[in-house]
Parts: sequence; C-alpha cells; structure tokens
Amino acid sequence: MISIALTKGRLQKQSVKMLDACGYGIENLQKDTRQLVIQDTKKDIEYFLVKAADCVTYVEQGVADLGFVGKDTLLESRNRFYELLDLELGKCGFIVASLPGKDPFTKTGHIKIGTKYPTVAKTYFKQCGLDVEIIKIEGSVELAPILGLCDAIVDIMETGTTLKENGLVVLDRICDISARVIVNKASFRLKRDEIMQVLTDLQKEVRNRNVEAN
Ligand SMILES: Nc1ncnc2c1ncn2[C@@H]1O[C@H](COP(=O)(O)OP(=O)(O)OP(=O)(O)O)[C@@H](O)[C@H]1O
Ligand SMILES: O=P(O)(O)OC[C@H]1O[C@H](OP(=O)(O)OP(=O)(O)O)[C@H](O)[C@@H]1O
Repeated sequence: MISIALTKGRLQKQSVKMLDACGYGIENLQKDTRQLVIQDTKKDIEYFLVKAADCVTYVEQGVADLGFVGKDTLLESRNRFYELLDLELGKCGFIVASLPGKDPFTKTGHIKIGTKYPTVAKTYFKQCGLDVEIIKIEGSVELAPILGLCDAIVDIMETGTTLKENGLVVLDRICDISARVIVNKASFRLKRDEIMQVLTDLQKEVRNRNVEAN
C-alpha cells in the first residue's frame, strides 16, 4: 500500500484527471463528498486531500509516501523530500508587479514588498541586490499596493486578469510554476518499486499529453 497526498483546490481536478488517464481507480475522488481519505478502487493506493503546505508536511513526516503539490509551495518549504517529477499541471508563474510608475527598482529609500511567499520574495530581491521589507499577506495580494501597504508585490500570475483588473503591471517574471510529485525519503528506500511504478505511469501520461499538444 502506498499513500498519495493530493493538494485540494485548483490542482485537485487536474491531478485526478491525470490519475484517471493512468488507469487508476479514482471514482471515489470524483464523488462530491467531504471525505478526506479515499481508497483507489483498482490499485493498492490511498489518497489524502490536503491543503498545499500540509501536503509537504505529510510527505516530510512520512504519513504520505507521495505528494502532488505546486512548485510555489515547494519553494517556500525546507526541501526535506525528493522532488521527482514535473506533472506539468497548474501552470503559472511568480511575478513582481506594482502600480505603473511605482517601480521599486528605481525607488530610493525603504522598499516594502507584499506577498504570500516571503521566502521567494526575499531570495529574489537579495539576488537583485535590494534590501527590502517583506510584508506577509494571506490573499488578495493585488490590493496591497493599491492601498499603499507596499510598493510592489510578489505573487502568482496565471492569466494576468487579476493584475490587469486592478491596474498593476508586471515588472519581472521570477520563475515558472507547475505541480510536482514529491516523495518521502524513507518511503523511496522502502517502497521503491511501488513508487517507481506510479512515477513511470505519471511520466508516461505527461509525455502523451506533450505528444498530443504538438
Ligand atoms: N491562478 C493561480 N493562482 C494561484 N495558484 C495557482 C494558480 N494556478 C495554478 N495554481 C497552483 O494551484 C495551487 C493551489 O492553489 P489554490 O488557490 O487552490 O490554493 P491556495 O493557494 O492554498 O489558496 P487558498 O488558500 O485560497 O485555498 C497553487 O499552489 C499553485 O501551485
Ligand atoms: O493571473 P490570474 O489568472 O488572474 O490568477 C492569479 C490570481 O490567482 C491567485 O489568487 P487566488 O484566486 O488564489 O486568491 P487569493 O487572492 O485569495 O490568494 C493569485 O494570488 C492571483 O491573485
């Protein structure tokens, strides 16, 4: 038996679709229930539905053998797991944005950056040689520069609609984001064959999709 922690929310539907394409028994994941532990109907696999940051915690602690989680969450974590596959789902990117004409790169004096991702923001501005104050925000990050809480934000952009509708402009794209498969280090030693089988099935499906897209 192996266990997989699936990130709830935006990534859930796409992850389940991918498992379905791999031939796994995901019927119970498609049901509209509040159940959080779900058994695969074809394979010896148990799924847990968790929030993104908790996905990392469950895998690091060995409660889940594998996790499907966004690279954004991994970049904020302490990396105590193996990151073994890019599922190429949930594609978006980290960007720096501000109101037009409020570019923090040309500002003199104290610079404030609002973000849900303090580690990513701190690392980025350090690499740029700028000493900034990071203000942690839990959501609606685009609101912060409009209300004067910060000079610029580091946030996720997918379609760009949220930035556009709030009058913000992209100053830089930090990196691409997509969902990854992470694996508990001990599980990878003890259950290598079962885990490799899941990774092989998923990788095949990622390749199929790329072939279909080209
Ligand atoms: N437009 C997007 N905005 C945010 N995350 C996105 C987007 N597109 C894909 N993702 C990916 O989906 C993952 C889950 O996002 P989701 O918004 O469902 O959860 P969350 O960030 O924990 O938010 P909430 O606290 O509102 O549940 C993100 O960690 C990211 O990897
Ligand atoms: O480029 P877009 O397609 O507009 O998507 C990006 C937006 O989606 C996310 O917010 P989310 O919807 O998760 O809400 P939040 O502000 O509560 O984090 C992200 O933080 C951006 O605000």
